[in-house]
Amino acid sequence: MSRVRIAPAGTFAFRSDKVAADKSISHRSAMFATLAEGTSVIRNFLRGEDTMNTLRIVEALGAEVADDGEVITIASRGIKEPDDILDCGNSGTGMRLFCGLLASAEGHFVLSGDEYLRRRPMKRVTAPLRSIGAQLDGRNNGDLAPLSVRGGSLKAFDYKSPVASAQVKSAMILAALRADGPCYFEEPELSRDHTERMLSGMGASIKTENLRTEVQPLGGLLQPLDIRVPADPSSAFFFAVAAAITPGSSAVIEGVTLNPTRIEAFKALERMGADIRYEVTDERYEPIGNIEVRYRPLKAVVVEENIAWLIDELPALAVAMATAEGTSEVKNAEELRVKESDRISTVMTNLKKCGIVCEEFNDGYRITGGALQAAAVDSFGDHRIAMSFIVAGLRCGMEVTDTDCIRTSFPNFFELIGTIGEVQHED
Ligand SMILES: O=C(O)C1=C[C@@H](OP(=O)(O)O)[C@@H](O)[C@H](O)C1
Ligand SMILES: C=C(OP(=O)(O)O)C(=O)O
Repeated sequence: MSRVRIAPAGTFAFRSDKVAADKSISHRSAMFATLAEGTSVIRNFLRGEDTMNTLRIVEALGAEVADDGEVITIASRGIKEPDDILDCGNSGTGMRLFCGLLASAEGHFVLSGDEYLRRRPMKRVTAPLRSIGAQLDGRNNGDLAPLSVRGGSLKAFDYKSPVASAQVKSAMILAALRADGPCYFEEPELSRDHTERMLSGMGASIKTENLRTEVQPLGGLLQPLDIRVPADPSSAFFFAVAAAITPGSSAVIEGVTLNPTRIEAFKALERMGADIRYEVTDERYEPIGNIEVRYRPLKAVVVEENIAWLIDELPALAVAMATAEGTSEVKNAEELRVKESDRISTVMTNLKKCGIVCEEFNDGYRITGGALQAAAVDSFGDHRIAMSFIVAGLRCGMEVTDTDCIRTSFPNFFELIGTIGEVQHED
């Protein structure tokens, strides 16, 4: 099993425009291209395992995909029935969004994935899709993959989602595009809004007011996408935390999406005392620019609002909390339990191994900052846990086991982290 050792790092000044491309936007680029008339052009597509699986699925569904290593072009040919199962790998985003996209397509589709994905709840999309006439099923009465989808005609809907999830919202918006009338989707808190921005940019009629999104069904096809995928703030955040916990250090991440629904973790780190600046340099579907983070001593913080805007960054933020002065708290984050691992439990297990006092709640945790100690920890097959504890290792040294999962979202992570600290691979 893949294992790495990280040595404590000295002061550093990190600057890069090579942080992994945004995973959410990459998935959506490939999928939405199938809804366009003509050829979509995608630059800086994330070459992580999750998004490459999505690209292969789009190809298996009949799209013509060309990839010269720099630019990916996707010409849609409508959706055809594939002759094999569609493998989403480790990706919840892939599986849930494809449910929405395929719910109205002609044919039979089977979506599956790895052992982690096959344990994650799918009823949050299969139940509302079934309620509008889609035929979806899976183990445990449609909750667990493999999922089977037989596309058909869909009824217009007004759905109130119990969970603030962009995956549920996106699946329902994709279904709405082919429904038999205007559709409404409401969520308890705004989740990331890439789907709304990108589909509107392609010509769809999607409006959001007060957490309520109205979608008009499409008469025909959309305009093709022309996009350069910005860097992923969730990946950038590992370098933000690295700088924030290493005295005298700084990190500048260039070309990252500054979409407000994605940068809340940086705001939390700012509230902890880190010096953070944002510079908008571009706008394409959403604001894009640079984030600069400079070390200042950190103090404790309570995180309980806009949880969907920083859910993926909470494991890395927990590492910052473990070095801060005082006791930090995270609340209303029960969604952490249904990610690639139960991230409440895996973060607590690993921080305790590092000598940190912490306490687990159903919906979050309390962490008392202290002296992080070197330890041998497991990733539990979860890329965000692996990268968070490698970053912790920059402070105190660390051994992290099962690190291959990092390839799902950040294939060049080791190359970049290696410019800050010494990482030894022991395969
Ligand atoms: O829509 C997306 O691209 C994502 C939405 C979030 O999941 P939920 O929709 O389950 O909150 C997030 O955790 C995931 O990494 C990506
Ligand atoms: C939860 C994540 O992704 P997904 O749901 O797509 O597996 C993540 O990347 O942290």
